[in-house]
Amino acid sequence: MEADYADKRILITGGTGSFGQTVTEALLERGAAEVRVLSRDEAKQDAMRHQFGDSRLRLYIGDVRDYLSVERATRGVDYVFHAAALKQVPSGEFFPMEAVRTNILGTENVIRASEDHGVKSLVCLSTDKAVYPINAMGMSKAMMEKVAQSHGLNNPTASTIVSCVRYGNVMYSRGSVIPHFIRQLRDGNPLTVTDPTMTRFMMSLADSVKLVEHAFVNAKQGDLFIRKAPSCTIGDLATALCNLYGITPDVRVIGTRHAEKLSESLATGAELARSDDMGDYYRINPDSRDLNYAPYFEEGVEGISAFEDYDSHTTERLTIEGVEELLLSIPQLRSDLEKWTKDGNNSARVHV
Ligand SMILES: O=c1ccn([C@@H]2O[C@H](COP(=O)(O)OP(=O)(O)O[C@H]3O[C@H](CO)[C@@H](O)[C@H](O)[C@H]3O)[C@@H](O)[C@H]2O)c(=O)[nH]1
Repeated sequence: MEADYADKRILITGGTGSFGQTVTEALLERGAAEVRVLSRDEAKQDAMRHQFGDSRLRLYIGDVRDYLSVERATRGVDYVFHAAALKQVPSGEFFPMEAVRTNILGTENVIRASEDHGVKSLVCLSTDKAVYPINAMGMSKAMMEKVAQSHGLNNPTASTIVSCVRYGNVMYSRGSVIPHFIRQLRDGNPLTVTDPTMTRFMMSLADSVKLVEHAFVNAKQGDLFIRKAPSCTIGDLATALCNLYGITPDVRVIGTRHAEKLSESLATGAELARSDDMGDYYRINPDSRDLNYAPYFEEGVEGISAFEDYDSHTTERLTIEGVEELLLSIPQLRSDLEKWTKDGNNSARVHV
């Protein structure tokens, strides 16, 4: 089922990124009365204003850390997509309190403002790095999820439904490995592969937008949704890109980067034990025990250990051909490849 955005006002925090722009386009197309973007960067907002040229797009300068700016942007809004975040793993290691301020306290502000202004539904964007986190960015996102879930636990009569969605790697998103490898290929530089056996869940931007929509349509208080996704090794991802661009570059194995894992988990076994299988999605229901400590000490929950983690090492693994097919489904990558072929690089493979 599709969400009904017609005549609705929607706020996207952090809306100038790849995700925000894709969602904005979809919302405007589907008749939203107003799409508000709350973000810090005037230049990116200005670029977006020119790109869309639609008076229903309203750009709010502000920061989720500042309650007043969030509060102003939330007035009269029906739905909120909360995408604003500090997402870079390395910077989080050096400035963890910055991740705390934006990802945790900022989320608290967004929830409070949404509740104060009668927002119907708020979806907070999280990441697989929040599961068994080993870096500050993932830890702050894990705390963000807890803050989101505690909203319903602490306010049984809350008017705003607060839910979360967890992503794997969004393919071709700004600053991620796919555009980075493509740049290296086009520039004739060696490909820098951290560890060819490392695995990641691969998700297209279009699927990540569907995941948020699924949450809007289906969320109950405190739910967390994941979309089932295949994974691939980084070695296979590099090979697939080389095949598509028709290049055989030097490959430099540079080793695992600061605070990264060999695989990621989209959900723990314990979470899957309290989840509903919804076809392409899992709904992870919140832990509904109340503020009564006895169950934590005296009773466990049977059956939790029967579930395995949903991990990128053990989920459906794409073949190199499968990765190529998925890459070719990304419109920007396709048009980059077409341009590359037009420029005389005839061994590139646009049509498979
Ligand atoms: O030069 C490079 C850069 C990256 N990688 C590998 O490519 C994979 C993906 O890297 P990248 O695109 O930088 O993504 P992640 O570090 O996995 O993190 C991204 O994906 C997460 C979801 O897992 C989001 O939470 C983060 O914000 C987002 O940066 C990883 O295995 C890296 O080790 C390389 O092999 N060579």
